[in-house]
Amino acid sequence: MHILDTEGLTKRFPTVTALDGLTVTTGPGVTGLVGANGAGKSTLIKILLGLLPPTAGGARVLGLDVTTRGADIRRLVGYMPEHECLPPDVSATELVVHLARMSGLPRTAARERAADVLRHVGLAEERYRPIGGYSTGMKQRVKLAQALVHDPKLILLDEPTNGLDPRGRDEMLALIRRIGAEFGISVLVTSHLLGELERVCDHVIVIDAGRLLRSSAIGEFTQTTRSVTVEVDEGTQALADRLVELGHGVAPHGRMLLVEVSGPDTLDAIRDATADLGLCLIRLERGRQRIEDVFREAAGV
Ligand SMILES: Nc1ncnc2c1ncn2[C@@H]1O[C@H](COP(=O)(O)OP(=O)(O)OP(=O)(O)O)[C@@H](O)[C@H]1O
Repeated sequence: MHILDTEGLTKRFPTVTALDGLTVTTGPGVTGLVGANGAGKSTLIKILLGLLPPTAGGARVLGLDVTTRGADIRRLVGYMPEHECLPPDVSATELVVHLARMSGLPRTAARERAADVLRHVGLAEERYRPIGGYSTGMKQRVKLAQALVHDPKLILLDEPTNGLDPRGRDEMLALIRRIGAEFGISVLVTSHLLGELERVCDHVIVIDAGRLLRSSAIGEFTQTTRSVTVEVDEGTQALADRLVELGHGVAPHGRMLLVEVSGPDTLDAIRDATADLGLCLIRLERGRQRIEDVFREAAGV
C-alpha cells in the first residue's frame, strides 16, 4: 500500500505557488523529502495532515483522502513541527502525557506510553524538569516523543535536525533510522541537507519550487557512475595531460581528477601513467553519484 500519494497537487498562496502539480507516491519505510528553503516541504506536510486545503489536485495518506478524512489521518499519523512550539513552563513528561490523553489514551496508559517514548528518544531524568531549560537537542527529542506517543503508523518530521550540532544531528538521524527499522513506523522526513538523507532513507523525493524533480529509491540516487576519482600527491596536471594524450576523458575535480571509464583498460592506463611519471597514487576510487549531484543536474544549477 502507498503511505502517501499525491496527484497534480497544487497550493497557491496570494503571491506564490508553493506546490505546483505535484504527483508522487511512496511506500513504507523512511522517505526523505528534500528541497531548498521555500521549496514547499512544510506546505506539503500541512496538506497531508489535512490542515491546509489544496488549491487543486489531491492527496491521500495511508489511503485516506486529505480533504475529507483529516481527523482520521491525524489519528494515524504523528507530526513533528519544524519550529519551536513547546510550552516552557511544563515538563516533557507533563506535556507528552497531556498530548497522549488528548489523542484518546486513558490516564494510566497515557503515563506508561509517555514514559516509554521519552525513554526511546533518550530523555532520562531531565524529563521531569521544565522544557524552558532544555537544550535544542532535548527540545527536538520532546517534539519527536509527542509525535510517537499515540502509536502512529506514519510520522511526518519537518526538519528534525534543524539547529543541532553534529553530534546531536547524528543521534537524531540514528533515532529516525531506528523508528523506521525497529518499530516498523513509516517516516517522512524533510531536510535541506541532502547528505543527511542519504544516511537514513530508503526512498528520496526531491522537490524544487513546488515541482517534483525526482522520486527514487536511495540506491538509484547513489548508484556508481562511469568515472573514477584519481588523486596523486603532486603532478596532477602532468597525469591529466598524459591521460588526455592517451585518449581518456579527464576533468579536474578540486585537487583530484575525474577520469571517464571507457572500458576495462582505463584503470590499467591510470596505473601505468602514474608509474611512468613517477607519481605517488593516493586514491583511485569508483565515483558515486550523490543526491546533491542529482539535485544540481535537475535544477540546472
Ligand atoms: N500561509 C502562507 N501564506 C503565504 N505564503 C506561504 C504560506 N506558507 C508558505 N508560504 C510560501 O510558500 C512557499 C513554500 O513554503 P514552505 O514553508 O512550504 O517551504 P519549505 O520547503 O518548507 O521551506 P522552509 O524549510 O524554509 O520552511 C514559500 O515561498 C513560502 O513563503
